[in-house]
Amino acid sequence: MGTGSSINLDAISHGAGDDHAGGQLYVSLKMESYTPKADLVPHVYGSVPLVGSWDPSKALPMERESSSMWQLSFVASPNHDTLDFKFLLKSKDNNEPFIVEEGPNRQFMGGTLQGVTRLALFRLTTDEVLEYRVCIKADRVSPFDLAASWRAYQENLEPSTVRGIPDVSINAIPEDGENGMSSSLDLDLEQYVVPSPSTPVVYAANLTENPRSLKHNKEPATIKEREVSKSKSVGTFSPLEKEDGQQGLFVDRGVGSSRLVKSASATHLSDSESKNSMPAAAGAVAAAAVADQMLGPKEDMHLAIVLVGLPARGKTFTAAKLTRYLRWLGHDTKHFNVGKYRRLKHGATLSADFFRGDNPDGMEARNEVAALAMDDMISWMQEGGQVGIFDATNSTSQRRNMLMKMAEGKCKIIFLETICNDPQIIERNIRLKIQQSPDYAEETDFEAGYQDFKRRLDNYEKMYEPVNEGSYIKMIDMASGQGGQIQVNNLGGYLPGRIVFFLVNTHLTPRPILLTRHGESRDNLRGRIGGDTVLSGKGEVYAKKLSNFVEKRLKNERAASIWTSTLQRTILTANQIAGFPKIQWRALDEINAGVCDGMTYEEIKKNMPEEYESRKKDKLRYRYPRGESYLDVIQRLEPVIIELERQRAPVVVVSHQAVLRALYAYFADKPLKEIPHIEMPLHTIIEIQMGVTGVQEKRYKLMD
Ligand SMILES: Nc1ncnc2c1ncn2[C@@H]1O[C@H](COP(=O)(O)OP(=O)(O)OP(=O)(O)O)[C@@H](O)[C@H]1O
Ligand SMILES: O=P(O)(O)OC[C@H]1O[C@](O)(CO)[C@@H](O)[C@@H]1O
Repeated sequence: MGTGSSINLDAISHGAGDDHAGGQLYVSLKMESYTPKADLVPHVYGSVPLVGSWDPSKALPMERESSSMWQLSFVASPNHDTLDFKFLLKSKDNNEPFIVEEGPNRQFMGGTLQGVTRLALFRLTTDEVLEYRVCIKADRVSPFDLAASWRAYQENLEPSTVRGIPDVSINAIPEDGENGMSSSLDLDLEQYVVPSPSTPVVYAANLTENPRSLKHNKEPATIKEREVSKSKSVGTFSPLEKEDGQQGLFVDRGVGSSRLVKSASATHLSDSESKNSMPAAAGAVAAAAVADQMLGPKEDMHLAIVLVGLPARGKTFTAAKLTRYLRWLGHDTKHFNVGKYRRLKHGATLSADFFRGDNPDGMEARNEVAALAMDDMISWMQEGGQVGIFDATNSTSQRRNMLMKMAEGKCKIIFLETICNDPQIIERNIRLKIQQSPDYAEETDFEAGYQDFKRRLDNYEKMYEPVNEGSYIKMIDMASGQGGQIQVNNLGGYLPGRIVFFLVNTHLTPRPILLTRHGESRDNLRGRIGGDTVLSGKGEVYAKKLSNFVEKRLKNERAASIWTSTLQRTILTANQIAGFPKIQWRALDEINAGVCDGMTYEEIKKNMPEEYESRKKDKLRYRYPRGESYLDVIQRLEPVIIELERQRAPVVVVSHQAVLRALYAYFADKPLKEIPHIEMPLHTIIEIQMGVTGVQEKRYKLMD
C-alpha cells in the first residue's frame, strides 16, 4: 500500500484547543472544481469498513458543499489508526462504472497525511484525464466546539462554516475490519439508529410563555372553575374554597384518588376536578409544601427566580434547565423570557442602539415589556402558579427595584445572577447566539450579526450593576469546566435550597447518557409485572449486543460508569459490559406494584377491578396498595437526576420501564401527566446528549 515520507500538511492547523489539550481531531477531505461527468459523484474508499474496505461498491459518497466543492469529514481521536484511502468517481445509486484516481494510496496516520496532497487524477479515456484539487485539513478543537458545531450543523443542515463555526459533520470510522485495524469511532452503530420521537430542538427562549395580551385571557367563568384552576397550584396543598367559602385542605400524596386531610369542611373533589388538577408532587416536596404553607408568609407560596446577567451568560439556558427540573418535581413552574416579549412587541431585528443606556425610547420600551412580563407572571401566580422564572438581563438596580416593588406581597423574589469571566466561553456563547437567537435569524452575514451583538454587549456592560440587593444566588464561572463557585445571600426555605443544590451540580461539559431497559425477562414473557426474574434467551442476546454497543460507543472515553437497579434482570443485562465500574442503585428499581407484584394486568383487572380502574383513571398518581405511584418513583429518582447532572463522564443506565419513563421525561421535558404513557421499548438505547446548547437525543434499536 501507499508509502511516502511523513510530513505535516500546511493545511493542518490546530484550532481552538491547545496542542497539549485533549479533544477530537476533525478531518475534512475536500475536492473542488469538479465538473460533473454524467452522474459520477466523488467518493472515498479505503482500508477500513467505513470506507468500504477497498470495495468500491461500499465507497462513501462525498457531500456537495457548494457548486464546485465536495466534502467528507469525520471525527477521529488524535491517536487514531492508519487510514489508507483513495478518491473514486461513481454514481451514487449503482456501482458501474467507477473510476479510481491515479497514483498510490493516500495515507492518513496520527492526524497527518502521509506524503503530499496531490491532485486527484481520473483517467476517463486514454487521452482524457480529469484533474481535481484536493484539500485535506485536520483541526483539533474542544468537545465544546464539537457539540456546538454538531448542533449548528444539525439545526442548519448546512455546513456551519456559513455562520462562523468550523464545518463539522460526524462520519465516524467503523470498528475493527477484517484487517484487524481498529478505528476511533464506529459508524456501524449508525445502522441501529431509529427515529427519535422528540420534537426538534428549539431555541430555549421560544419555548417560554407568550404575553397574555397576545392570547385569549380566559378567566374561569365560575368560582368552581377558579377553585379547580387553583387546585393546579404547585406542590401538594392548595386551599380550596367551597361555594360556602369554607376552606378544605386537599392533600395529594400520589394516591389513586385524591384524599382529603380530615378537616371540618373537608369535601371530596369530583372526579373531573381531581383528574384536571395539576398532579402534585409527593414525598419530601409534599412535606415541605405543608410546612411552607402553614408557616410561611403568603408571598412565600409563590417564588420568582429573577435572572440577572449580561447577554450571552447563559441566563436563558439556566432558566430553561431550572424550569425543566422544577416541573419534573411536580412544581407548577413557568419560564417568562422578556426577550421574547420584546421581539413580539418591537420586532426581532432591533440593532444594538436599541439597547444603549442613553437611548430613552429603548430604555422605556425595555422597561415596559419587562413590566408586562412581570404582570403576566404575577397574574399567573394569583391563579395558582408557584414558581415563575423571570428571564431577562435585569442588569440595573433600577430595574430590579421596579420588579421587587411589583412583587411586594405577591411573591418572593430570588435573583439568580450568571457571571462568566472566561473570554473563550463568552466568545463561544456569542457565536452560538448568532447561530440560534431569533434576533439574528434573518441576518445572513455572520460577521455583521457578530459585530452587532458585540455592540449590544458593550452597551449593557456600560450600565451593568451586579446584584447586591435582596435574596440572591450568584453563579460564577460555572461553565468553565473547572467548577466555578456559587454565592448565596439571604436565602431560606425548602425550594430555594433545592434550587441551589441543583445549580451547584449542573455544568456544561458535553457527555452522553445512555438509557436502556434490561433485556427481556422471564416475567416479560409471561406478562407478569414486577418480580425479580432472570433474562429470557432473547434478553441474554440483548445483553451481549449491549456490551458490544457500549464498547464501541464509549471506545474513546477515558471514564464512564454503568448504573443498574438491584434487580437481577438489569444486573444480568449489564454483566457483559467490560472496562467500566458498575453501580447498583436501589432508586433505579422498578415501580413497586405492592400487592399486585407478580400479577398480570388481566389478573388485576379480574381480581381487583377497583384498583385496575383507579390506575387507569390516573396512572400518574395512582399508588398500588402497599406499593408506589409514578409520583413516588419520581421523588426517589431525584438524587439520580442530580447525580446524572453532576457527572462529567458518560453514564449507561440499565433500568426498567416505569423508571426510564420518569428519567427520560426529565431530559425530554415531558409533562408529568405523559410520563406513565411514554413508549419505552425493550432492546433500545436512548442516547441523551447533554451539551452546550441543551439536550438532544439519539436512539439505537439493537434488536426486536
Ligand atoms: N453559567 C453559564 N456561564 C456561561 N455560559 C453559559 C452558562 N450556562 C450556559 N451557558 C452557555 O451560554 C450560551 C448562551 O446562553 P443563553 O442564550 O442562555 O444566554 P443569555 O444570557 O440568555 O443571553 P441573552 O441575554 O442574550 O438572551 C448557552 O448556549 C450555553 O452554552
Ligand atoms: O406503569 P406500567 O405501564 O404498568 O409499567 C410498569 C411495569 O412495567 C414493567 O417493568 C414491565 O411490565 C413492570 O415490572 C412494571 O410494573
